[in-house]
Amino acid sequence: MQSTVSEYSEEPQLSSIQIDKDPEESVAPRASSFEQNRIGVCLEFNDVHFGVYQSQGLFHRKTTEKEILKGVSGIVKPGQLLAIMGASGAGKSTLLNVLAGRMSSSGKYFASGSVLLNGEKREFSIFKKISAYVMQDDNMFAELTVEEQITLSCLLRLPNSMSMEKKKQRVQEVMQQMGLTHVANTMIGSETKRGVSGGERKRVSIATELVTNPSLLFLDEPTSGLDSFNAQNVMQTLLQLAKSGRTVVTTIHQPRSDIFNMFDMLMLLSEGRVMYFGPAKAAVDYFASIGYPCPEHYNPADFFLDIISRDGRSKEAEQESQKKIEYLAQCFEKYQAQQTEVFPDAELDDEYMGQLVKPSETGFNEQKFASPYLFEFLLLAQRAFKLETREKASNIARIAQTLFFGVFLGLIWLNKGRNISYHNYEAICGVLFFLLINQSFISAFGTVFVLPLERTIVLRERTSGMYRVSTYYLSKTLVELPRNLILCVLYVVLLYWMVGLHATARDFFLSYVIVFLTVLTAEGLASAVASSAPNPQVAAAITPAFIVISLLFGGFFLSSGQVPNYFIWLKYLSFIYYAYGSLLQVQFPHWTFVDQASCPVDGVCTGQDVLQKLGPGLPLGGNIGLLITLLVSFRILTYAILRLRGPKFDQTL
Ligand SMILES: Nc1ncnc2c1ncn2[C@@H]1O[C@H](COP(=O)(O)OP(=O)(O)OP(=O)(O)O)[C@@H](O)[C@H]1O
Repeated sequence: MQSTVSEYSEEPQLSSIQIDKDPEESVAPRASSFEQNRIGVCLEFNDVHFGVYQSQGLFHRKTTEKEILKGVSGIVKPGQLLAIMGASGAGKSTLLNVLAGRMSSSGKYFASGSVLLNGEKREFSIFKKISAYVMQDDNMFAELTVEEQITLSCLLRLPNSMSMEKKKQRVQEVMQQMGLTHVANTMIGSETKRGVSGGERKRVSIATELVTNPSLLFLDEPTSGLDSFNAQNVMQTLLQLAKSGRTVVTTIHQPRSDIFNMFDMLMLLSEGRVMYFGPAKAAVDYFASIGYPCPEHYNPADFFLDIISRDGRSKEAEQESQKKIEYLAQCFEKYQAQQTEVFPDAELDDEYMGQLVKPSETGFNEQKFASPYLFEFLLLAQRAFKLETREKASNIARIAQTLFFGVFLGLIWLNKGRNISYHNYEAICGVLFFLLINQSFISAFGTVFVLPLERTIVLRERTSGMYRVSTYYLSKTLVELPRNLILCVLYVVLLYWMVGLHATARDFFLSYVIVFLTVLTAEGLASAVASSAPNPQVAAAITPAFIVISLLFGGFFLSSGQVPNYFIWLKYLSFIYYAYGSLLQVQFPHWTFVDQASCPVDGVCTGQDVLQKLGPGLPLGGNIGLLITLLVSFRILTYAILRLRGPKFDQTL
């Protein structure tokens, strides 16, 4: 649509606007008794300003303020679906995050205005229980089935007082509500793993949040990445959820016309300013009244986006569109001042208003987590076990790698231990060193690539208040033990037997324990690094540095005397140093060299001589003790980082 600058200077003409209610839309599906036990929530936000502090300059010394939302107001009632629309960068997701109390996801911010629930400032302990947020990305484990995913959410989040039978009923009810019963036993899948369709995956995401029967549902771009059929399907579901008395707020980019027709309320944003807020059906008339009639047979959503978007194709076009946006914002301010007259309350959907209770009067159980510790731990351990056993490709790769390196290294040092002499004892030192580092590397890298991806899912689940970080990390750590235990057995047995290391039960067992502890410590180090890194790429880039430093100061490449004084502390922080020291002390003291008789007088002729030559180290118990200390420290550090980097709700508004 072409407009001239003179049009913008005209006074807005507000014509009287009629709201046609579609009788079909007010028919709500029948709700179960659990569903009926829900409070109606009216979400009101007034004059919301929100911005972020940005660091600039080479050393980020200069800080500037960027205002993203500039005085946004609106209201959405139970039974209504509010769609927030606008061009890319208009501030839709930011507004959604502000309304959902997740402002700190934008970093350092400033905010003003108010967000009210049923007329009062929200109490976050209650707000978290009555609201749910469905993220744009479907962060779920690809290897779980639809039913398993929803069941876990149900079991973890529904109150402990509810019977198991009722919880299982709720699973079936939610699956039915979301049209997922026919794919209950299908894997969720991901972009790389075949599973349910994109639309079904989005519905699983919604179902996961829906189990607690939230009154208020926030969704960020629920149709993004879906074909038009699936997008329509998902929106239809949201409409039904709203019609059963929920308050639904969703951002949406460019809906087709039949989706647009489902919206009750519409907010159009441009550069953080409101271009329109009110009943979606009244928007076309509103824009016609200020000089922007929507052409016949045109999708109103496309039309609105055309007129409210900044056109950056040329300087002139940008100035022109800027003026237009300014004009539209002014028109809306005037319109909003008269809104109570234009949209008398009686015209709005009041069907559920009778249920409205102030959140503070709901008597909600304010307990942070629904399930007791042990129950939560067992459920998470069960899930971790399923995930581990279903990761077939990575399990096969780990076993194959272990067997390959066991045989490969065994062939390199074949029978060296059976013929140990003063000529070749150094080869045994090499074997012992490789015994430690090969499995450690494999485990550490497995963790580095998996943990950051898993952390995104865990963060979403923790934001929904599903479980404590300690139950998650403890269950994961314990479930991973048997796999490491078995892989280490394979590897140590193969190498031990092929090389011919010191063949007593005590020495074999101790060597095995040391390798196992080293693998766990390497994994602990990798998980501490991976949990603090922003993504798998950064984690993969920095973890080798930590491992390589541990190797360098591990005692094989640099003997104690060769480590410069200023780097001594690195030696004491190297877990390999303690592990390698332990292995030397297990293997060498009782070894008799084959050619001891011909050994030069001042030569290294016995196992004890080897230990003496390598320098004074800690006793075996000390080495193992410090290795365990590092192992526990890395695990505690990971737990602390996961906890610190957990979900945050902002109580500002
Ligand atoms: N933490 C931040 N630091 C700097 N700028 C930010 C930050 N968060 C958001 N912005 C900016 O604020 C504006 C609005 O962002 P927002 O993500 O809300 O837009 P959107 O309408 O949801 O866009 P899209 O549809 O592309 O997701 C954008 O220009 C974005 O770059």
